[in-house]
Amino acid sequence: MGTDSTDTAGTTDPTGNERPLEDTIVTDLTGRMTYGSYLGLDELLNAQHPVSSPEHHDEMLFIIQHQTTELWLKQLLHELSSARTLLASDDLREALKRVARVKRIQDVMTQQWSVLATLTPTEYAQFRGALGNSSGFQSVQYRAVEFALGNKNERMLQVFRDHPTNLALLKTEFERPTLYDEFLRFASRRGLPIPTEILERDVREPYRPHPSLVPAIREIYENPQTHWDLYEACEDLVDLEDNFQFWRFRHLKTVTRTIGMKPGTGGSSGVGFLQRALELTFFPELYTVRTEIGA
Ligand code: HEM
Ligand SMILES: N[C@@H](CC(=O)c1ccccc1NC=O)C(=O)O
Repeated sequence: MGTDSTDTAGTTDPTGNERPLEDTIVTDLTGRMTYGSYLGLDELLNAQHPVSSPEHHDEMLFIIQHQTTELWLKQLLHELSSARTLLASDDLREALKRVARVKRIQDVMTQQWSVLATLTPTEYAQFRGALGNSSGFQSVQYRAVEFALGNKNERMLQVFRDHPTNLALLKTEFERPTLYDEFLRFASRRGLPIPTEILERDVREPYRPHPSLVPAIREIYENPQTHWDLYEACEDLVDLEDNFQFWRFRHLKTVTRTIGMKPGTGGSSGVGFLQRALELTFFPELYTVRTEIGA
């Protein structure tokens, strides 16, 4: 407070280390759109419901970390969806703008693990029991992102059979061509020799490596000046996959330091199950080509 606490217009008190409010600032917001109403903050900030009893101090962090991740996953899906639509209408430049944003969001998501890493095994064990069988394995948005990138698996749909909205979202993503499918279709329209078996593949299948695609990718990497935008696009996809693996790796490391080799609440073996995801690749030929370049 300044020396004159009645000075609400803030015209005096230069020494009080208090910022005067300007007269023009809108304070009567009756009937107007506000910060909170626009952002839906009443819902958002009342969506944290710790289940431990008595409430464990660290459960709030656990919830917020997941919720912020889910918000970013929502944005990732938004960008990945648009990137594919743009590719389908031959707008590579704009599609790559979407991918650039995806990469930045992934950076934030990966960095964020450092916050949860402050949760010790002792603290987590004090409320883990209250989580029952809930698990990140049941994240519909995470699964949708995996599908959008090519890691399709019909069995994952089962987890959502009791939730029609989530099931519908994931089914739509399951049926949709992946980012790589759209990129390869675009490259084919641009004259690259993309094999028909890939262009006509069943997009509900996980993307499997096709040795017959490598020559087309090799053409891009050996003649970057001729195919500059495709060359950039390939490197962006590799960045995206790298980033995805960094997120998975930090999840794995956080899990390891928090629950060691315990099985997961979702019923998996835990660390071993997560480790196996690190062997997967979304864009196999973009990696195969590296062995061949210059050879
Ligand atoms: C102390 C913190 C955490 C632990 C101990 C943990 C543990 C696990 C374990 C053991 C699994 C395997 C499935 C199971 O049996 O439950 C799993 C899966 C998963 N978790 Fe976490 N997790 C943690 C934090 C998070 C956070 C913050 C997220 C962000 C949303 C997350 C997202 C996921 C996802 C998406 C999967 C499925 C991964 C896949 O299918 O490859 N987890 N987690
Ligand atoms: N699967 C974790 C539990 C867990 O981390 C979790 C529980 C509920 C909601 C999200 C979670 N996050 C990631 O799996 C565990 O086994 O401890």
